[in-house]
Amino acid sequence: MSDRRGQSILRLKAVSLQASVGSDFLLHNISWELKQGSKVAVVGASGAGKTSLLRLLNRLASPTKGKIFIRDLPAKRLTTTQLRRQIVLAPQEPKLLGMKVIDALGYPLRLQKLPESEIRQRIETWVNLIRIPDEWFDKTELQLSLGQRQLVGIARSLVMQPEVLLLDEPTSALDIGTATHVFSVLGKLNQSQNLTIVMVNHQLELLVDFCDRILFLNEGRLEEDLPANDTNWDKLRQKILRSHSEQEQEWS
Ligand SMILES: Nc1ncnc2c1ncn2[C@@H]1O[C@H](COP(=O)(O)OP(=O)(O)OP(=O)(O)O)[C@@H](O)[C@H]1O
Repeated sequence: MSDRRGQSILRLKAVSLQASVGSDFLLHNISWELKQGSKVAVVGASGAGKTSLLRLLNRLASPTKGKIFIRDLPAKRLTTTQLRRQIVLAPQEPKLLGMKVIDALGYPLRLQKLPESEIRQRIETWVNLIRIPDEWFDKTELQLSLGQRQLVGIARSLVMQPEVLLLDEPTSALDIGTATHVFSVLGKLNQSQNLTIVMVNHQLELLVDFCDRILFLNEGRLEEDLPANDTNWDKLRQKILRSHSEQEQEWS
């Protein structure tokens, strides 16, 4: 995690995304710059395109139109493996791919062929910081609750020591105490390691003291990109509610 706080790390230029050729656009003409060391919250009603945006940033999807740059270089110049070492996604419902927790935590590092001693040391560090109990190590996905899997998913992402961490509703199934601890660890990493964070979250009350920038998506469009200090949280909540009810009317 390098020290280039404030510099552009990711940039979207007029990016649109279709799920498949001829289908509706999920994202429309998004231009946006992510600065290194920032903590960005992506908010909006269900179906607004938040997960689709994270998928684009992690190359689980490719732009139908427009371009993505990583530090001013076209993202296409990086292989998917190179990109995903720097930009890591913690999904809302992490999959352990049939592995035990302890093996799943080391899996991305074994793909990188890191020495076993380093893998063990990194796992120990992050398991302690995120507070994953030893009793979970031998469990598989089916033996864990969604909240427990979310915690493992966050630890597995941090084990990779990314420059940009994308989190898709990472604490939606966690109790408030555990969620607050996760936010505190992420905040400290942002400060000490310059970790850049992009987080989709519906729990606005958790974001108020955490994020420094807010993106508001509405029906696939980036409607606001504001410093958190300038955000009127009540108005934002109302906007999300309004876009939710507009969608409901469209669907009925
Ligand atoms: N693979 C896909 N094929 C077709 N439509 C899709 C696909 N993935 C997502 N969509 C549609 O794209 C829109 C945006 O979905 P997305 O998951 O990005 O929304 P979201 O804002 O993350 O929603 P939520 O808050 O419910 O997780 C939705 O209308 C969804 O149905």
